[in-house]
Amino acid sequence: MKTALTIAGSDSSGGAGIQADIKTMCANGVYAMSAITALTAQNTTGVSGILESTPEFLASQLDCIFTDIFPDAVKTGMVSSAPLIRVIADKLRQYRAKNIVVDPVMVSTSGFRLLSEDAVKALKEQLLPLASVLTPNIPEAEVLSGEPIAGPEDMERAARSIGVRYGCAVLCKGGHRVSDADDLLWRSGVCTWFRGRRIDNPNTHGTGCTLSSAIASNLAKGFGLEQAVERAKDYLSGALGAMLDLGAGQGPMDHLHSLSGAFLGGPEERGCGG
Ligand SMILES: Nc1ncnc2c1ncn2[C@@H]1O[C@H](COP(=O)(O)OP(=O)(O)OP(=O)(O)O)[C@@H](O)[C@H]1O
Ligand SMILES: Cc1ncc(COP(=O)(O)O)c(N)n1
Repeated sequence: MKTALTIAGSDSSGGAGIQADIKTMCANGVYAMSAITALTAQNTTGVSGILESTPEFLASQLDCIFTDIFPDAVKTGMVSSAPLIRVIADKLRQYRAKNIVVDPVMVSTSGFRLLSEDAVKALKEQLLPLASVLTPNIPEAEVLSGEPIAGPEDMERAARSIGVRYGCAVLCKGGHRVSDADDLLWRSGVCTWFRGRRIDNPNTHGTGCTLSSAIASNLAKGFGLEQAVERAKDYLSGALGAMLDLGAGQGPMDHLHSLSGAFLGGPEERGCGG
Protein backbone atom coordinates (compact mmCIF):
# COMPACT_ATOMS: atom_id res chain seq x y z
CA MET A 1 0.00 0.00 0.00
CA LYS A 2 1.25 3.49 -0.78
CA THR A 3 1.72 5.85 2.16
CA ALA A 4 1.18 9.54 2.85
CA LEU A 5 2.04 11.84 5.74
CA THR A 6 0.25 14.97 6.89
CA ILE A 7 2.16 17.54 8.96
CA ALA A 8 -0.58 19.84 10.23
CA GLY A 9 -2.76 20.98 13.13
CA SER A 10 -5.56 19.01 14.77
CA ASP A 11 -9.12 20.32 14.31
CA SER A 12 -11.21 19.12 17.26
CA SER A 13 -14.37 19.39 15.13
CA GLY A 14 -12.94 16.99 12.56
CA GLY A 15 -13.66 18.97 9.39
CA ALA A 16 -10.24 20.47 8.62
CA GLY A 17 -6.60 19.91 9.59
CA ILE A 18 -5.21 16.49 10.48
CA GLN A 19 -8.65 14.92 10.71
CA ALA A 20 -9.70 16.02 7.21
CA ASP A 21 -6.30 14.96 5.87
CA ILE A 22 -6.46 11.44 7.32
CA LYS A 23 -10.04 10.86 6.15
CA THR A 24 -9.12 12.12 2.69
CA MET A 25 -6.01 9.95 2.45
CA CYS A 26 -7.96 6.86 3.52
CA ALA A 27 -10.77 7.60 1.06
CA ASN A 28 -8.14 7.98 -1.65
CA GLY A 29 -6.64 4.57 -0.95
CA VAL A 30 -3.34 5.34 0.78
CA TYR A 31 -2.07 4.58 4.28
CA ALA A 32 -2.25 7.82 6.32
CA MET A 33 0.24 9.04 8.94
CA SER A 34 0.35 12.31 10.89
CA ALA A 35 2.77 14.61 12.68
CA ILE A 36 0.79 17.15 14.72
CA THR A 37 2.10 20.72 14.90
CA ALA A 38 -0.63 22.08 17.16
CA LEU A 39 -3.92 21.21 18.81
CA THR A 40 -6.74 23.59 18.08
CA ALA A 41 -9.94 23.88 20.07
CA GLN A 42 -12.40 24.72 17.31
CA ASN A 43 -15.79 23.91 15.88
CA THR A 44 -17.81 24.98 12.87
CA THR A 45 -18.28 28.47 14.33
CA GLY A 46 -14.64 29.29 15.04
CA VAL A 47 -11.34 28.62 16.78
CA SER A 48 -11.16 29.22 20.54
CA GLY A 49 -7.60 28.17 21.28
CA ILE A 50 -4.30 26.75 20.06
CA LEU A 51 -1.76 24.63 21.93
CA GLU A 52 1.46 24.15 19.95
CA SER A 53 3.69 21.11 19.97
CA THR A 54 7.24 21.84 21.07
CA PRO A 55 9.79 21.81 18.23
CA GLU A 56 11.51 18.85 19.93
CA PHE A 57 8.33 16.78 20.06
CA LEU A 58 7.45 17.57 16.44
CA ALA A 59 10.99 16.48 15.46
CA SER A 60 10.49 13.27 17.41
CA GLN A 61 7.19 12.52 15.60
CA LEU A 62 8.90 13.07 12.24
CA ASP A 63 11.91 10.90 13.17
CA CYS A 64 9.58 8.06 14.20
CA ILE A 65 7.70 8.25 10.91
CA PHE A 66 10.59 8.65 8.47
CA THR A 67 12.78 5.96 10.05
CA ASP A 68 10.02 3.36 9.92
CA ILE A 69 7.24 3.81 7.32
CA PHE A 70 8.65 6.15 4.68
CA PRO A 71 5.87 8.32 3.17
CA ASP A 72 5.41 8.25 -0.62
CA ALA A 73 4.06 11.81 -0.34
CA VAL A 74 3.91 14.52 2.31
CA LYS A 75 1.37 17.29 2.81
CA THR A 76 1.92 20.25 5.13
CA GLY A 77 -0.95 22.37 6.44
CA MET A 78 -1.05 24.53 9.59
CA VAL A 79 2.62 24.90 10.51
CA SER A 80 1.90 27.51 13.18
CA SER A 81 5.23 29.16 14.06
CA ALA A 82 8.79 29.80 12.85
CA PRO A 83 10.50 27.25 15.18
CA LEU A 84 8.13 24.49 13.99
CA ILE A 85 8.67 25.45 10.35
CA ARG A 86 12.44 25.16 10.85
CA VAL A 87 12.04 21.64 12.28
CA ILE A 88 9.77 20.56 9.41
CA ALA A 89 12.15 21.91 6.75
CA ASP A 90 15.19 20.32 8.43
CA LYS A 91 13.51 16.91 8.66
CA LEU A 92 12.14 17.00 5.11
CA ARG A 93 15.69 17.76 3.90
CA GLN A 94 17.35 15.22 6.22
CA TYR A 95 15.11 12.36 5.05
CA ARG A 96 14.95 13.51 1.41
CA ALA A 97 11.15 13.54 1.45
CA LYS A 98 9.50 13.45 -1.97
CA ASN A 99 6.18 14.61 -3.43
CA ILE A 100 5.81 17.50 -0.97
CA VAL A 101 2.50 19.37 -1.18
CA VAL A 102 2.60 22.62 0.81
CA ASP A 103 -0.78 24.16 1.66
CA PRO A 104 0.29 27.57 3.01
CA VAL A 105 -2.51 27.81 5.60
CA MET A 106 -2.53 31.28 7.17
CA VAL A 107 -6.05 32.14 8.36
CA SER A 108 -9.05 29.83 9.01
CA THR A 109 -12.33 30.30 7.14
CA SER A 110 -13.69 31.66 10.41
CA GLY A 111 -10.99 34.37 10.41
CA PHE A 112 -8.59 33.04 13.06
CA ARG A 113 -4.80 33.25 12.45
CA LEU A 114 -3.30 29.75 12.18
CA LEU A 115 0.19 30.98 11.25
CA SER A 116 1.79 33.64 13.42
CA GLU A 117 2.57 36.89 11.59
CA ASP A 118 6.32 36.52 12.06
CA ALA A 119 6.23 32.95 10.69
CA VAL A 120 5.34 34.02 7.13
CA LYS A 121 9.03 34.87 6.56
CA ALA A 122 10.12 31.41 7.79
CA LEU A 123 7.45 29.76 5.63
CA LYS A 124 8.78 31.59 2.56
CA GLU A 125 12.46 31.03 3.28
CA GLN A 126 12.42 27.48 4.67
CA LEU A 127 9.40 25.53 3.48
CA LEU A 128 8.30 26.90 0.10
CA PRO A 129 11.61 26.07 -1.65
CA LEU A 130 11.10 22.40 -0.67
CA ALA A 131 7.62 22.13 -2.18
CA SER A 132 6.82 20.05 -5.25
CA VAL A 133 3.55 21.96 -5.43
CA LEU A 134 2.13 24.84 -3.42
CA THR A 135 -1.64 25.26 -3.05
CA PRO A 136 -2.46 28.86 -1.99
CA ASN A 137 -6.02 30.18 -1.99
CA ILE A 138 -6.43 33.68 -3.37
CA PRO A 139 -5.69 35.63 -0.15
CA GLU A 140 -2.60 33.43 0.44
CA ALA A 141 -1.45 33.91 -3.17
CA GLU A 142 -1.76 37.67 -2.63
CA VAL A 143 0.48 37.49 0.46
CA LEU A 144 3.05 35.25 -1.27
CA SER A 145 3.18 37.23 -4.54
CA GLY A 146 2.70 40.66 -2.98
CA GLU A 147 0.16 41.45 -5.72
CA PRO A 148 -3.63 41.94 -5.54
CA ILE A 149 -5.72 39.33 -7.40
CA ALA A 150 -8.96 40.45 -8.99
CA GLY A 151 -9.39 38.08 -11.94
CA PRO A 152 -8.06 35.01 -13.81
CA GLU A 153 -5.14 36.91 -15.39
CA ASP A 154 -4.03 38.03 -11.94
CA MET A 155 -4.17 34.41 -10.74
CA GLU A 156 -1.90 33.40 -13.63
CA ARG A 157 0.52 36.27 -12.93
CA ALA A 158 0.66 35.55 -9.19
CA ALA A 159 1.12 31.78 -9.68
CA ARG A 160 3.96 32.41 -12.14
CA SER A 161 5.75 34.86 -9.87
CA ILE A 162 5.43 32.51 -6.84
CA GLY A 163 6.48 29.46 -8.89
CA VAL A 164 9.54 31.19 -10.33
CA ARG A 165 10.56 32.61 -6.95
CA TYR A 166 10.32 29.30 -5.06
CA GLY A 167 11.09 26.84 -7.86
CA CYS A 168 7.89 24.81 -7.53
CA ALA A 169 4.54 24.22 -9.21
CA VAL A 170 1.70 26.42 -7.91
CA LEU A 171 -2.00 25.61 -7.79
CA CYS A 172 -3.85 28.87 -7.17
CA LYS A 173 -7.31 27.89 -5.90
CA GLY A 174 -10.36 29.80 -7.03
CA GLY A 175 -12.74 28.87 -4.20
CA HIS A 176 -12.62 32.43 -2.88
CA ARG A 177 -13.68 33.91 -6.21
CA VAL A 178 -17.32 34.78 -6.24
CA SER A 179 -18.55 33.15 -9.41
CA ASP A 180 -16.69 29.89 -9.91
CA ALA A 181 -14.46 27.14 -8.52
CA ASP A 182 -11.77 27.16 -11.19
CA ASP A 183 -8.19 26.52 -10.09
CA LEU A 184 -5.03 27.44 -11.97
CA LEU A 185 -1.92 25.25 -12.07
CA TRP A 186 1.36 26.90 -13.05
CA ARG A 187 4.16 24.49 -13.73
CA SER A 188 7.48 25.12 -15.50
CA GLY A 189 6.07 28.08 -17.42
CA VAL A 190 2.79 26.41 -18.44
CA CYS A 191 -0.64 27.44 -17.09
CA THR A 192 -3.42 24.83 -16.95
CA TRP A 193 -6.93 25.63 -15.75
CA PHE A 194 -8.97 23.05 -13.86
CA ARG A 195 -12.62 23.96 -14.28
CA GLY A 196 -14.89 23.22 -11.34
CA ARG A 197 -18.66 23.33 -11.06
CA ARG A 198 -19.45 25.61 -8.14
CA ILE A 199 -21.57 23.64 -5.68
CA ASP A 200 -24.17 25.58 -3.76
CA ASN A 201 -23.12 24.33 -0.34
CA PRO A 202 -22.16 26.75 2.48
CA ASN A 203 -20.42 23.91 4.35
CA THR A 204 -16.91 24.39 3.00
CA HIS A 205 -14.91 23.98 6.23
CA GLY A 206 -11.69 22.20 5.30
CA THR A 207 -11.88 22.36 1.50
CA GLY A 208 -8.25 23.49 1.20
CA CYS A 209 -6.93 20.77 3.56
CA THR A 210 -8.96 18.17 1.72
CA LEU A 211 -7.79 19.20 -1.74
CA SER A 212 -4.10 19.25 -0.82
CA SER A 213 -4.35 15.85 0.93
CA ALA A 214 -6.11 14.34 -2.07
CA ILE A 215 -3.35 15.69 -4.34
CA ALA A 216 -0.70 14.18 -2.04
CA SER A 217 -2.55 10.84 -2.03
CA ASN A 218 -2.65 10.74 -5.80
CA LEU A 219 1.03 11.69 -6.08
CA ALA A 220 1.79 8.88 -3.60
CA LYS A 221 -0.06 6.45 -5.86
CA GLY A 222 2.11 7.50 -8.80
CA PHE A 223 -0.13 9.88 -10.76
CA GLY A 224 1.52 12.86 -12.45
CA LEU A 225 0.72 16.29 -11.03
CA GLU A 226 -1.98 17.28 -13.57
CA GLN A 227 -3.84 14.01 -13.09
CA ALA A 228 -3.39 14.20 -9.31
CA VAL A 229 -5.00 17.67 -9.30
CA GLU A 230 -7.85 16.57 -11.56
CA ARG A 231 -8.60 13.51 -9.43
CA ALA A 232 -8.36 15.57 -6.22
CA LYS A 233 -10.87 18.11 -7.55
CA ASP A 234 -13.27 15.32 -8.51
CA TYR A 235 -12.97 13.84 -5.03
CA LEU A 236 -13.54 17.27 -3.40
CA SER A 237 -16.60 17.97 -5.57
CA GLY A 238 -18.07 14.62 -4.49
CA ALA A 239 -17.44 15.39 -0.81
CA LEU A 240 -19.02 18.86 -1.12
CA GLY A 241 -21.84 17.61 -3.33
CA ALA A 242 -22.87 15.01 -0.70
CA MET A 243 -24.39 18.01 1.15
CA LEU A 244 -23.56 16.98 4.70
CA ASP A 245 -25.01 19.54 7.10
CA LEU A 246 -23.54 19.42 10.62
CA GLY A 247 -22.92 22.11 13.24
CA ALA A 248 -24.15 25.64 13.74
CA GLY A 249 -21.58 27.33 11.50
CA GLN A 250 -19.73 26.55 8.28
CA GLY A 251 -19.84 22.77 8.50
CA PRO A 252 -17.59 19.94 7.31
CA MET A 253 -17.86 17.88 4.14
CA ASP A 254 -18.60 14.19 3.82
CA HIS A 255 -15.09 12.85 3.26
CA LEU A 256 -16.20 9.24 3.03
CA HIS A 257 -19.04 9.91 0.59
CA SER A 258 -17.77 7.34 -1.88
CA LEU A 259 -17.43 4.46 0.57
CA SER A 260 -19.97 1.67 0.80
CA GLY A 261 -19.91 -1.53 2.77
CA ALA A 262 -21.24 -3.69 5.55
CA PHE A 263 -19.93 -1.55 8.43
CA LEU A 264 -21.35 1.80 7.34
CA GLY A 265 -25.06 1.65 8.15
CA GLY A 266 -26.76 1.95 11.59
CA PRO A 267 -29.67 -0.17 12.85
CA GLU A 268 -32.25 1.93 10.99
CA GLU A 269 -30.65 1.33 7.60
CA ARG A 270 -30.12 -2.34 8.39
CA GLY A 271 -33.69 -2.90 9.57
CA CYS A 272 -32.64 -4.79 12.70
CA GLY A 273 -33.89 -2.28 15.30
CA GLY A 274 -30.58 -1.90 17.14
N1 LIG B 1 -18.59 25.97 -3.51
C1 LIG B 1 -17.65 25.26 -4.14
N2 LIG B 1 -17.97 24.39 -5.13
C2 LIG B 1 -17.02 23.66 -5.75
N3 LIG B 1 -15.71 23.73 -5.44
C3 LIG B 1 -15.34 24.59 -4.47
C4 LIG B 1 -16.26 25.40 -3.76
N4 LIG B 1 -15.58 26.15 -2.84
C5 LIG B 1 -14.28 25.80 -2.97
N5 LIG B 1 -14.13 24.89 -3.96
C6 LIG B 1 -12.90 24.25 -4.37
O1 LIG B 1 -12.29 23.80 -3.17
C7 LIG B 1 -10.88 23.80 -3.31
C8 LIG B 1 -10.28 24.60 -2.15
O2 LIG B 1 -10.42 25.96 -2.47
P1 LIG B 1 -10.50 27.15 -1.44
O3 LIG B 1 -10.15 28.38 -2.18
O4 LIG B 1 -11.80 27.11 -0.72
O5 LIG B 1 -9.32 26.76 -0.49
P2 LIG B 1 -9.02 27.25 0.95
O6 LIG B 1 -9.48 28.65 1.15
O7 LIG B 1 -7.60 26.98 1.22
O8 LIG B 1 -9.93 26.29 1.78
P3 LIG B 1 -10.30 26.39 3.30
O9 LIG B 1 -11.76 26.72 3.34
O10 LIG B 1 -10.02 25.02 3.84
O11 LIG B 1 -9.41 27.44 3.90
C9 LIG B 1 -10.60 24.38 -4.69
O12 LIG B 1 -10.44 23.34 -5.61
C10 LIG B 1 -11.85 25.18 -4.98
O13 LIG B 1 -12.04 25.36 -6.35
C1 LIG C 1 -6.10 22.74 12.23
C2 LIG C 1 -6.64 23.50 11.06
N1 LIG C 1 -5.97 23.49 9.89
C3 LIG C 1 -6.44 24.18 8.83
C4 LIG C 1 -7.62 24.89 8.92
C5 LIG C 1 -8.10 25.67 7.72
O1 LIG C 1 -9.36 25.24 7.28
P1 LIG C 1 -10.54 26.27 7.05
O2 LIG C 1 -9.99 27.45 6.30
O3 LIG C 1 -11.57 25.52 6.29
O4 LIG C 1 -11.03 26.72 8.42
C6 LIG C 1 -8.30 24.88 10.16
N2 LIG C 1 -9.46 25.54 10.34
N3 LIG C 1 -7.78 24.19 11.21
